Amino acid sequence: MKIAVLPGDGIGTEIVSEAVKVLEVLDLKFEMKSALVGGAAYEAHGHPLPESTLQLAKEADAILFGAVGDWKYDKLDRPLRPEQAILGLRKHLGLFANFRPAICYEQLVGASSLKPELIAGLDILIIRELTGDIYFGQPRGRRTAVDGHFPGAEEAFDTMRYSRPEIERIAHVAFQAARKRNKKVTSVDKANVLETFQFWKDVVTDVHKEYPDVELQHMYVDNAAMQLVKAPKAFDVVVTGNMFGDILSDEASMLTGSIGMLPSASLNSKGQGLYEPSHGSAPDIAGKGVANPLATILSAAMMLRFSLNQEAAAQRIETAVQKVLAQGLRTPDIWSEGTTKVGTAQMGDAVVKALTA
Ligand SMILES: NC(=O)C1=CN([C@@H]2O[C@H](COP(=O)(O)OP(=O)(O)OC[C@H]3O[C@@H](n4cnc5c(N)ncnc54)[C@H](O)[C@@H]3O)[C@@H](O)[C@H]2O)C=CC1
Ligand SMILES: CC(C)CC(=O)C(=O)O
Ligand SMILES: [Mg+2]
Repeated sequence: MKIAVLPGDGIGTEIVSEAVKVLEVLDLKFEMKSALVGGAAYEAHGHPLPESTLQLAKEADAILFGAVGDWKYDKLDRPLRPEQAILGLRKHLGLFANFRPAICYEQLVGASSLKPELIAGLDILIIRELTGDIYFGQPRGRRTAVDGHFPGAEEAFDTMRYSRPEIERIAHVAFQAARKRNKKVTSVDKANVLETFQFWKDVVTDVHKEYPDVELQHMYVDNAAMQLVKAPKAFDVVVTGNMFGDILSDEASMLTGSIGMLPSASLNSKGQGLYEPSHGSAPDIAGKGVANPLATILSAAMMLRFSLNQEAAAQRIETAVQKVLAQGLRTPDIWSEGTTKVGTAQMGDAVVKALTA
């Protein structure tokens, strides 16, 4: 089994090291090969997703990814910006189905900014379409406006679009996931304003006819953002487009205590997957050894489950994470009175110890 390890930038290198430590101790005979990606690859090779890195990813059974990006690259031409690496990997590998499970571990109920009773026992799954929508739609660019409120002014534009097959396949993924859970799908759209999302709603409704045992609810994205903090446990599976899913999953991360707790799996139709925390490269804390590695370690567990057929090992990691939390160990983002503050490497070491104890 081949794993491509792409740490990236900022805290990406720190958190991926901890996940690799955890994978190594399982002794499962993986072949792990690392490559540069994002700003690190731009510095070394002049491109955020060099051909050699893309090739390594394509040939792997699974990819363990950290994060890319740094403010210092924000002035580069867009195709050279670090974020293009993760967008490119998603596009080139066809990773259209992004699973972002938001689970509030009982030990972290007090770490969330929400009242304990709202989040205790929370287990929801956000399924975000990952290769379409306004993030990939063409045309896009800058031009001189010929109409609108200010004809003749400089303007920028992007294109929001979804085709029927793109919506159908992510809707199938969501209904099938719901069948294995509490059989409820909330499809989040903005059909009251955007034609793209009226179409999304229509297609999801069509696909639902094949899943009469699953309840389907439609919700506008603004209301969904509000309901997520009002009554998060009312959700089971949430399915939505690329941009709304990006925003709502960061919001949902706070229901788990921290964005440092939200893992993700991005899958294509061949079962190949890229596994990364839902957060970014966190330049504000990079290099300080304080980033929470648990979202990345839990993403490695998802990798074992979804791409490497190692369910038992995935569960061992998830149990080890819970053990470490039960021991009271916390990185600063999830620290609360009465618990022990630890750094990134100490947290990784504690997971390794819990696995081998
Ligand atoms: N998949 C990827 O590679 C992603 C990359 N980015 C990039 O990351 C850079 C920073 O973006 P931001 O908007 O600041 O988002 P971010 O997710 O990197 O950070 C947001 C906040 O959460 C904190 N945080 C994130 N991960 C944490 C962890 N594991 N432990 C403790 N605290 C954590 C950060 O310190 C920061 O205060 C940008 O260049 C952005 O484009 C952002 C999201 C995803
Ligand atoms: C940096 C973006 C390309 C992606 C993002 O924010 C995400 O995947 O959550
Ligand atoms: Mg995001």
